Amino acid sequence: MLRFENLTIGYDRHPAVHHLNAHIAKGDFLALVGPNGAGKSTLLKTILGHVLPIEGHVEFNGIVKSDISYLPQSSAVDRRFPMTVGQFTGTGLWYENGPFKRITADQRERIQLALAKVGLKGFEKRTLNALSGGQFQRLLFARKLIQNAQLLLLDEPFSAVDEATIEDLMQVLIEQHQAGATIVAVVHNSDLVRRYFPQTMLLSRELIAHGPSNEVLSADNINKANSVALGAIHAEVCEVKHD
Ligand SMILES: Nc1ncnc2c1ncn2[C@@H]1O[C@H](COP(=O)(O)OP(=O)(O)OP(=O)(O)O)[C@@H](O)[C@H]1O
Repeated sequence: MLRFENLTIGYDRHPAVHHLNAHIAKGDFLALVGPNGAGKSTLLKTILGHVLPIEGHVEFNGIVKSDISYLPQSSAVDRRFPMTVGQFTGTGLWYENGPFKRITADQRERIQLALAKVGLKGFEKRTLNALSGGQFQRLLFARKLIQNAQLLLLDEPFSAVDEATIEDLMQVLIEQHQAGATIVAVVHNSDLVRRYFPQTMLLSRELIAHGPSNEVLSADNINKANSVALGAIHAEVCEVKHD
């Protein structure tokens, strides 16, 4: 589905991730793991085209950008926007409706269904600022659900939410996966990764390991990831070959 070919990514030529060669296959249920600053969010943003490679490229096989749905870190979403839960969920349909088309009865039903799936049935008329943190995260999931994307990219979807919310939202992801979606999620909790994610990609400014979660999350690999991160607080400007 996606192949990273000698991919170096970062900002102002300061690389966040060096020379990554790896692939994400259709049907993967993959945790993206690594210490703070490892380049996980940057990799998701590169897949989306928001950050351009310094070197190398991302190859797309059988999907286009509009097949991808992205859930940013929830701190990146402004909750003061004067909207109801129902309206906000409906904004997930922008790619079907464009800016002007009205929501159809069928789409309204999809919105209700998505809200019910994440445990927000009956919340349609509430405003965004009247939701708790966990309820808002459920809402962000509902907005993604109605998009029926082939590839779901989620950046720390479980930070700052309680156990019950994590369990509910994991079930939502599992259902999406069973329906054919490929899932890639940045997750910090390694117990959660071991419990739910069959595959892990461990990054620490370079690929440390990629494969079955239990093998990737070995003590050796985690120590290596942490020591690379510690040694890399002041990254050098990347040497890029020019023809
Ligand atoms: N907009 C930006 N401009 C410049 N540097 C950035 C920018 N965003 C991130 N970085 C830097 O790129 C590196 C990788 O950051 P990134 O956010 O991808 O890491 P991460 O693995 O997602 O970390 P965390 O777990 O803390 O969210 C860090 O050194 C960070 O400071």
